[in-house]
Amino acid sequence: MAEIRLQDLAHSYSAAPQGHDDYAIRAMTHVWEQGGAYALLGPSGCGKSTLLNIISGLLVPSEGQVQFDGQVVNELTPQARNIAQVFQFPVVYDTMTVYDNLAFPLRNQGMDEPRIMSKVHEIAEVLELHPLLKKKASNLSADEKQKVSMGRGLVRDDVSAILFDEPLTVIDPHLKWKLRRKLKQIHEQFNITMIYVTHDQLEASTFADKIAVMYGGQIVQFGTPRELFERPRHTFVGYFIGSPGMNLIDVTPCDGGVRFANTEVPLSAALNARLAELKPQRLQLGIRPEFVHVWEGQHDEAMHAELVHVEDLGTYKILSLQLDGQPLKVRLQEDQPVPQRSVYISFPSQWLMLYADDYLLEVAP
Ligand SMILES: Nc1ncnc2c1ncn2[C@@H]1O[C@H](COP(=O)(O)OP(=O)(O)OP(=O)(O)O)[C@@H](O)[C@H]1O
Repeated sequence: MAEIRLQDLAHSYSAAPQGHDDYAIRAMTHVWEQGGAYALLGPSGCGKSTLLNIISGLLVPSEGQVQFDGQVVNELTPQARNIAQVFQFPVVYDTMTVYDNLAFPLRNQGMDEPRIMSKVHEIAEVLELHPLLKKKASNLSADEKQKVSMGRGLVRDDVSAILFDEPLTVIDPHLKWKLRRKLKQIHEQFNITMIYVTHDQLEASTFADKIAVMYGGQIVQFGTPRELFERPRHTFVGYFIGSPGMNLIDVTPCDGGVRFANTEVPLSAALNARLAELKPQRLQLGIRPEFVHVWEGQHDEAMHAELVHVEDLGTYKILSLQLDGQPLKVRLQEDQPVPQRSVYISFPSQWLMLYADDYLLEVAP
């Protein structure tokens, strides 16, 4: 097991990169601690697979270092790094039995057969592969094969880390949840560093203790699922996490706060002071639909909005509002009354975020 440090790492697939846009991974320094369960979450094309392949050794980064426990491993192969990688599509030896597939990485290490047998049975037990051990891999279903792929990564106890690249893509939806739980259980049992790549926020938050959100070749936030939800440090995190995503409203500074159209939103003195130091090109207010406060009637502190649409999703409702020409989503719990045409809302200050050029303006509480 190892701590994995990415030091001033960047990668361009182009031999002569000219600028930011030529980099699949933009300059970053990031540490994955030993034994952590991590997810790397982001949309298609943001650089997740590139970063994973750099960590595993399938790709040599064009700039910076990959360090395992302080040792630079840039030039080492995945085998030499002791990294196990599980891909979207299962990698199994079709002509071998499930037992031999699981035993293969251990035989490669020269382990003796009695120990191999005990390790294979241990992992077969965890992944519920026992009934299949004597079957030829070619006779397995896609999700059984993927379980064998995972088992081959998990069977070695000397691995520095296990990297999963969207491993549940081929798995039946009803089995996905079960396998995710299984992986989490395995992590708790074996305490191996695991990095799980996905573009699905639910998959990320059920598996990982900490999630790295990637956007445009950068990790824009690294935090617990709760931190990402409650304090998105980048507008992309606000938009990408949550259902629906965060409301983002373009605003301009005004006396004591910010404004859009004829609406002024007061800000704390600390935030106003911070804002005065900056000249951002773009300023946005962010508030999650869950955190917009809906008053039962007219109220002095409230802003008036028009109700446009109500979407009933069973356990909650999504209101679509127009607030001074600005579309706004509000999420209401099942037991909250649905307002009529006129809605009175406010933005509780602890949930109101201000973003300057997409990054959260942080002030001491
Ligand atoms: N072999 C390659 N040669 C040139 N450009 C590449 C290569 N592989 C990926 N890219 C580019 O690098 C960027 C990042 O791609 P990458 O596959 O790492 O993203 P991703 O987040 O894993 O996407 P997906 O979820 O679709 O797999 C994209 O712009 C992609 O087009």
